[in-house]
Amino acid sequence: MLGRPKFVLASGSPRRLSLLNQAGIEPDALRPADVDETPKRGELPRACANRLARAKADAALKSVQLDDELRGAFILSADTVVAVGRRILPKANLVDEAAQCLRLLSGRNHRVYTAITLVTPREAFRQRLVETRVRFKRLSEDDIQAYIGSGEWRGKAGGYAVQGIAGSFVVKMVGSYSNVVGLPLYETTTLLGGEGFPIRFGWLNAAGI
Ligand SMILES: Cc1cn([C@H]2C[C@H](O)[C@@H](COP(=O)(O)OP(=O)(O)OP(=O)(O)O)O2)c(=O)[nH]c1=O
Repeated sequence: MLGRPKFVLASGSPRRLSLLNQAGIEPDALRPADVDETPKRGELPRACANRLARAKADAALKSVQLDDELRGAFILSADTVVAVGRRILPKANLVDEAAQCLRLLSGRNHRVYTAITLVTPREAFRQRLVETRVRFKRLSEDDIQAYIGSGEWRGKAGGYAVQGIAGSFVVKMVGSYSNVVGLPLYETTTLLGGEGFPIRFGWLNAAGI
């Protein structure tokens, strides 16, 4: 890809990388940011996602500025937050956290917000916040325990991963699916394209889909 500007994904999430690849973008480097993701007291879901995506981009920019190979790269970060009303659900790392999330989500609507931050080669910051509404079926205690056993909830916002078993919990989804998995592809490619990053789909379908 001669002449293409450099691209850095400020994320350690394999889902984000694979979504990006799905849109035809292969990052030149990964710069996961180690930021404290605890919501502030009383912080609303949108504000939290925006703040954390921005913090991840800030951290990645600092590392890119020190790297001769990557200076002037496009940098993309994202943060996904699952919320019921104003309440932000944790990124589940413990069984109890995940079970509590699933009990809360059972038979109800919730919202998934992903904020993306793009740093342009001129170091301008661009941000988008995308919202998807999701309704889960009623989950029995057996459903919840079986799901906990799968381990798929580990490290996921809201204690579930829609791209796996939990896909069958979804009664209704309004908005972007890729947004729920962690990177809204329409908004990401539109933002990048608008800032002059070449989005090309020509080489896709190498996987024979
Ligand atoms: C709701 C939901 C979240 N997730 C994931 C996406 C994110 O990886 C994670 C939310 O945590 P994030 O803090 O957004 O991302 P991360 O810490 O995994 O990665 P990084 O900060 O390095 O970019 O939850 C799914 O994979 N599927 C889902 O259905």
